[in-house]
Amino acid sequence: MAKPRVHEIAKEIGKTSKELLTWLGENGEYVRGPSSTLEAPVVRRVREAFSAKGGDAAPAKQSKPAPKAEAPAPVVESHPDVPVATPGAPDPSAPAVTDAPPAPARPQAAPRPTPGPKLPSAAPKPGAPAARPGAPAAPKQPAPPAARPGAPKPGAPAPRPQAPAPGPRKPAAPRPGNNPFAPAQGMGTQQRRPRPDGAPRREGGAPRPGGTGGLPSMPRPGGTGGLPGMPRPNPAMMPKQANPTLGRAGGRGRGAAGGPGRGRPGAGAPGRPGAGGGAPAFGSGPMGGGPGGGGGRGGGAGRGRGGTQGAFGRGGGAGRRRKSKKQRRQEFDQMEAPAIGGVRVRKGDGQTVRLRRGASLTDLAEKIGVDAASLVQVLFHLGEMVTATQSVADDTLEVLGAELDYNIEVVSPEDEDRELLESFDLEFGEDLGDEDDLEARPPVVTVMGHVDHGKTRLLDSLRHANVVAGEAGGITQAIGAYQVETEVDDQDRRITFIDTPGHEAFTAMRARGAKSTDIAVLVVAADDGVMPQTIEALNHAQAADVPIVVAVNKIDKETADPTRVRGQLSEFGLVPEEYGGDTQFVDVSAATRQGLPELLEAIVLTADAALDLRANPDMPAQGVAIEAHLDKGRGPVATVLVHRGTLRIGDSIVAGSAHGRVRALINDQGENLTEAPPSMPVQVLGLTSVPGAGDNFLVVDDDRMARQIADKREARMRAAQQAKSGRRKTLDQLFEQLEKGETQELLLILKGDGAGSVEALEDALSGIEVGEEVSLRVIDRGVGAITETNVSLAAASKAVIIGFNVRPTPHAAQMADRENVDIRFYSVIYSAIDEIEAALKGMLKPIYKEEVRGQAEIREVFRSSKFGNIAGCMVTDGTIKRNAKARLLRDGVVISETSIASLRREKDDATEVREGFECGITLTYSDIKIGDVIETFEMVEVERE
Ligand SMILES: Nc1nc2c(ncn2[C@@H]2O[C@H](COP(=O)(O)OP(=O)(O)OP(=O)(O)O)[C@@H](O)[C@H]2O)c(=O)[nH]1
Repeated sequence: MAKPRVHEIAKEIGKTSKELLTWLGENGEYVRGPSSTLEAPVVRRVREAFSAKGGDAAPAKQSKPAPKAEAPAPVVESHPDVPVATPGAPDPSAPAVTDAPPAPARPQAAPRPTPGPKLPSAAPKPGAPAARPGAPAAPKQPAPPAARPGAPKPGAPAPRPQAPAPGPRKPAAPRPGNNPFAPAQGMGTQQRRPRPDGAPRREGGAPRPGGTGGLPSMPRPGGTGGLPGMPRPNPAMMPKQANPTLGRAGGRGRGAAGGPGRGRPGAGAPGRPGAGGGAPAFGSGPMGGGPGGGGGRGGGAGRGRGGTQGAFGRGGGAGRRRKSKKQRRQEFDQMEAPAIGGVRVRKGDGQTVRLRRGASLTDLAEKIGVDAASLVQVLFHLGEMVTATQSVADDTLEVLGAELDYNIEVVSPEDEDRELLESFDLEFGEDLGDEDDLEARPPVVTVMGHVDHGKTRLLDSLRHANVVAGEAGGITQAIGAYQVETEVDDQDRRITFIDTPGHEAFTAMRARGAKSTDIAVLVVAADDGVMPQTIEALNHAQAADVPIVVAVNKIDKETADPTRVRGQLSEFGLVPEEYGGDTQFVDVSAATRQGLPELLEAIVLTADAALDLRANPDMPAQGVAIEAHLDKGRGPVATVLVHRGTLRIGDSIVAGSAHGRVRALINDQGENLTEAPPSMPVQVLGLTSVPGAGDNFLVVDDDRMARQIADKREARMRAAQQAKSGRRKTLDQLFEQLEKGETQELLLILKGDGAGSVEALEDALSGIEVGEEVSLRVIDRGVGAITETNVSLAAASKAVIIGFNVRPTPHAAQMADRENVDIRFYSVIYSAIDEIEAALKGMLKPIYKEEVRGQAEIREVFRSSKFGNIAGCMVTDGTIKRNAKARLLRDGVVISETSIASLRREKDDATEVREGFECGITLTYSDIKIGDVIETFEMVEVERE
């Protein structure tokens, strides 16, 4: 997905970003900065130019004509059904910017393999709306393998005149440039207008010349396209469809009437052609008078010219106003537009449309120049109900895009952020300056390992402080960071430790911890050996490509077996140096402090051997917030780790969506500092709000810029959050739920003492699985005391507030009492998870199971004018009770579900009759026969696991 950036290409060709930027400038390419992306053709030119100058990249260039092809690969993988990159195309990014035809190898472009992920019943194959919910199963389409359903590109080898160059394509002029967001550059809509080959758009009787529909003789699997030889109905002339089903029926009717291979196979069930009221009319030559309009439009003659009255289907009576050019254009576009589920939306041509995560249908509509309401309808037909302004999930956007033949590219938050910063001429993640500006910095180390293997104690021993005693429930609740000094080879060396908590609820945080880390220390208790979270931690570190030093802890214990730990870890690829591997294992005891100097030395040596740890201290500081919380007296406090540059008091800073000016810097010893150099963890005071754990921070020119960036990020986060948490229901789900009765949802508001713990709690809660009937949704979260705002939101939405190590303000507590809002307090994450899980289970509807209570055989049937038919029975099994639910069985077949209306023993009424006794029974069902069996049963509630 990612296009290569200037600095990446610069690196590849062995130039500095600056040099490459200059070259690009000289060669007419406007590129903003080192982080800007480059389009494939530009990359190619760069490579060609620099390899020609004697670069050693030449062979690589030969073997990789489309270097960017690597980048989109993951996207194709993760969304196998979305035609992000047209298979077989030489440069997958190209469709966005060129009209170049597909490479001749196109036929191999197989149909997209699997249905869309989210819309199982919703015609997952874009362009195949036949498989709509409720539609009868469609017979297999006689689609040729080369034609991708609904996405005509692969099957359209001919129409464009440009030679299908086997090599990389040149973009059609004008070059769209490198900023895909620039509206003028037409990423989204540029191909809407006339076809580049000047080919006429499809007209009434003209067969579609390939175009987007494949060969004229080829059945169009999508079915929504036009039919060769078939005029396209003017939507204005179509009868207004009262409901979508009718609309679809119309489509089917046409499909049925239109001859083989057209329309949605299967959907046009033979029994339904009548439903397609327009079929005969539409099939009868060029635009016969439609039911809704007056004159038709003949096969394209005079199209739009002069605005002739009646040209667009209206009778053109006296006094009718002339249509504006725009109106006519729209109507013409509409005529081009195939119907999807009765809705006419003009399809794309495989263009790439970039949308930010959490975009709405209105955003998409704007980009592709259609009406948002029609997109709402199309999505409805695909089985999802979304309003025009609601944020839409990525996969839904992609499926919708594929349906309309657009390649929707959802821009990742990282890319989006990069672009946001670029718009302020900022760049995050790169050292400024040259080699000479770089200075050595201490390694940043994350301590990882299984619960209770001694991470906290080890860090504690290393920094002579006692953190362990203060922890609630014995688990580290948040990331802290410390610096430790040691001497290696007579040199003073510093090491920065990030303390990552051990419980699996913190996996997300820990994964993030590993990312901002140079080295991972894997703590394994020698008496316990390798445990599941040891492996998990190992995987995180390895995935982040971080060298590992193993601390075999608790060797003071009698049961300690450090050799076993070495053996176990060797199986996971961590082979100790003493066994010929390259991992340093150090035996330590956090309790007796044995082996700690050796551990520090091993860390330093590993850093020296494996890493080039340098940063430019003379630039505006950048780094990551590793923990943040709201302090009563001091306001938001963020612990940040400076990656590069030097953070100083007075700096304007933006951290995630928080901003402010650095008021104070406090180190891990509680000392006030005036500045913090690279690799130094430091608490920052002066932010206006609490950033999230893992948010990046950077120093910017002034407060205004900081606020603007923060505001934009905030807005973006809100949109993304909405898209993530907004649970849209598919039609199927809705029907299921209607059948079941209302669904249950537990709404929560999370408040905690730190961003990290709130996040961890939310992650853990979202992992609770109780089944489909009940769900859990966090509607708000935040750091700090529970406020009246939280309570009023909870009251309004009937949510429960979870306070994690926080309490409500007195006013909030009173209000909660008044409003009957449930607030629950926890200080240990397990209890929160357990209780909420129990609450969710409590919300589940009871499950009932049928239990048979008794059986009686009818031996005689007495007819009574008063009681109706009375069954003279023998109870053959269990007990028969009055009023019990019963069923009447005849030859083992259930004749009726009924109940015992009356039960008599001898002449007396009985409440129950046991096995082996005779009785008289009347049922609420009277057609009984000798030999029938009456079986009684009860519905018993089953306890859930
Ligand atoms: N005997 C002995 N006990 C140790 C040693 N290191 C840690 N412990 C004990 O092991 C227990 C767990 O230690 P912690 O440091 O809390 O473990 P942790 O891995 O940080 O645990 P979480 O924070 O729950 O993930 C505590 O009771 C420690 O006192 C050691 O070297 N020797």
